[in-house]
Amino acid sequence: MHVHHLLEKNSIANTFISQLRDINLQTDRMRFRRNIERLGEIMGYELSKNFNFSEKEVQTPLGQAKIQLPQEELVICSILRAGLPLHTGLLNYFDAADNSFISAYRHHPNNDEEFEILVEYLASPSLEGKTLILADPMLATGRSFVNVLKALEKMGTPKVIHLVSVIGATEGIEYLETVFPENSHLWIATIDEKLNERGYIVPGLGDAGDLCFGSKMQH
Ligand SMILES: O=P(O)(O)OC[C@H]1O[C@H](OP(=O)(O)OP(=O)(O)O)[C@H](O)[C@@H]1O
Ligand SMILES: O=c1cc[nH]c(=O)[nH]1
Ligand SMILES: [Mg+2]
Repeated sequence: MHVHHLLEKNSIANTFISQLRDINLQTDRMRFRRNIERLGEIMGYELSKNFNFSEKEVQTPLGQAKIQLPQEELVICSILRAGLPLHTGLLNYFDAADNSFISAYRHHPNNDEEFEILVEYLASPSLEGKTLILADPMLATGRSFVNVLKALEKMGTPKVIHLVSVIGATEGIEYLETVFPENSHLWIATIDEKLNERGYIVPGLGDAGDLCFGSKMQH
């Protein structure tokens, strides 16, 4: 897996990450969602540099212009809930992409610390030979991405997978490297060192799904 770390180079993306993390700003839900969306746009732009391109001609009012255009058959798959604003950001640039939606959530049957990841909902076109973009803003243990990969197997084998995430923990990234095909790419805005005993990224930003959409009842 090739890891592309966006904040390795300073840019305006730092401002968006800072606002996502800031306890005094992240309560503004619209700004929180929009910052994730903006990072989806930036990472979509960055990952598009890896596409295959072929030359086309465009008729202008004054003549013909040659231009290299992307050849990829794209499917954007986001992991519900928190993947939704990232999905919107990617779709803002890849407007003709096909789309998949899959759910994955942490279920705590016994106590706060132990959890299983439940995948219950999947709506997807065939992924056979496609360029698959898997989007989820938080990469903590990596178990959601891995369970989703398994659930998607029945939809066909993608040509290449681009994982897009905002904050990743080192441990989760190392786990993904053992499971995802070698030619996969991870586009991650920033990387944190630690997970706490509840599997939350530290310093992270808290619960991205709740910050986007409000808290949910355990059931
Ligand atoms: O790498 P992992 O350890 O699997 O953790 C990351 C996952 O946890 C969160 O989802 P959550 O279960 O909170 O669902 P939500 O999006 O509905 O809030 C987050 O949005 C990721 O999907
Ligand atoms: O830190 C974390 C870990 C999982 N899910 C989140 O939203 N945040
Ligand atoms: Mg959550």
